Amino acid sequence: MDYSVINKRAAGAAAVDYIVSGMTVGLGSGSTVDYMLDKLAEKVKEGLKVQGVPTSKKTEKLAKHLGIPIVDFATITKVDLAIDGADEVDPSFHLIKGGGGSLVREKIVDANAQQLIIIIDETKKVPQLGTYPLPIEIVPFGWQKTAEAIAAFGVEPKLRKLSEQDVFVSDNGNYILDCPFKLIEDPHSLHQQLKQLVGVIETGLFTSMADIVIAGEEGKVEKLTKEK
Ligand SMILES: O=C[C@H](O)[C@H](O)[C@H](O)COP(=O)(O)O
Repeated sequence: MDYSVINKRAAGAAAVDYIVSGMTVGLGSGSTVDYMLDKLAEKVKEGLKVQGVPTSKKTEKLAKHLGIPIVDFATITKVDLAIDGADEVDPSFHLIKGGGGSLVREKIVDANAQQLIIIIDETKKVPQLGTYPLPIEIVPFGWQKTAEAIAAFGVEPKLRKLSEQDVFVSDNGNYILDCPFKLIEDPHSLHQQLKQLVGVIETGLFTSMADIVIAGEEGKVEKLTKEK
């Protein structure tokens, strides 16, 4: 088994230790979260009482399959804790997310959680965001014009596709542009500027949201807490 799998699994399992009975838990998306769900399902079978708020159709399907109780986000008053993955994490805990295309629902659930734990393997830790192409969810209508507006930021947006013919469509029925900025000096300001553009729904920049980062490294975990 390769180390990234071992590290993702270790980080996922460590995050489950933060869940106590009675919690409503935001369930992020991606492969690292899938390992967390495996561990959470074990705990549920042992008697842990939780309800999960999934951030993607894929996570919802897997959680149900594993026997983790799911609740409709519209019916709850608070999310105690959200556990989610990331594509890049900088030293200030700013994130790039959306590699799997689930950024909008993730941001809605994560932003409404009282605490956000990010689980990663150590390769996701970077000194500065931007090596990973920033996913931006956009309205399909006139997507070329939205891509042109984003290109004015000095980046070449690429429409995410499943194949030569098939465009990737998010759970919300939208398109995603992957934008290789290379180096993002000020993630919060870039996010604000991109959000001003007509056609942009949400960016994969999650700034000042994560409280704890759990990074799997050589099968062990490093737990980092944000300095307040
Ligand atoms: O849209 C996908 C999410 O933002 C994921 O949390 C992110 O891409 C990390 O995924 P993984 O754990 O598979 O690397």
